[in-house]
Amino acid sequence: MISSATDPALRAVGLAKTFTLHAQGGIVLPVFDNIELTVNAGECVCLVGPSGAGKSTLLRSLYANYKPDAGKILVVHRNETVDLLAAEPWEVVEIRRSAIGYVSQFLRVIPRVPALDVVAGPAIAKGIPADQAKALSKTLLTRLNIPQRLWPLAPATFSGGEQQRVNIARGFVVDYPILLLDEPTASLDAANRATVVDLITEAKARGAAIVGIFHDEEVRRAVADRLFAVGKLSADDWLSQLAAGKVAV
Ligand SMILES: Nc1ncnc2c1ncn2[C@@H]1O[C@H](COP(=O)(O)OP(=O)(O)OP(=O)(O)O)[C@@H](O)[C@H]1O
Repeated sequence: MISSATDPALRAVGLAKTFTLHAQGGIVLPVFDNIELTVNAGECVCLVGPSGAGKSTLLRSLYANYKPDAGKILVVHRNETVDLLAAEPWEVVEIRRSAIGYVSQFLRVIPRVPALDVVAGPAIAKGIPADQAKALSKTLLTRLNIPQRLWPLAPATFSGGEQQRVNIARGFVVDYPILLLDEPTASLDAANRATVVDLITEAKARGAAIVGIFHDEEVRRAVADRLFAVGKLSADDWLSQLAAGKVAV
């Protein structure tokens, strides 16, 4: 399907997801149903809802880490709108490489690979020359306060917050048209949270479509253009229950 300039960057249509617990008698756990989500270029949509509502499951589904039972995930890739759910596994890898960045809650540590290479990896995979990719990575690591002495070391021994900042740098090293962020600020201090807010604001300004989960209210307020409720509560009901201390994020 050829995309038009007005096509949204990301669209989930009729998305439904259940988990089948094979090790527990095949119990089927419904998570969400009939998700309709449209995200335009330059917009940041924050997923909200009580703990267990399915926010991370939706985000992982949008990255095709989880396979929904029904629906479509339409993304613009090389001027065409493609359905990520109908794509072959090799196409998913290719679409991700150029179109979708994903910052997970925790860094997947690769043994013996230095932090600088962990960050530069996605840029090199996308075809950016190695010296340029490394220069970009150094800038990001500096902005995220990872001391230079750690750059040649593998992040396995880094603190939780250091690993998360390496993860964030890796997610922002490519100017992805779509960015999926799963609690990127969860283990960060105020100064690094502010840097992440700046990175998100800059990504929006260059036209990235962002879907994020932010448990930090201040961060959410700073970056969200729109809230999208996952689960039974509407975004307004969730906000008022949150203010009344009746739900946990
Ligand atoms: N891999 C899995 N296998 C089985 N059930 C799962 C799996 N991942 C998530 N679930 C279940 O799906 C539901 C939604 O989980 P999810 O992590 O998406 O919620 P969430 O809204 O992101 O919660 P939180 O805010 O606490 O992180 C939960 O009931 C969880 O137990």
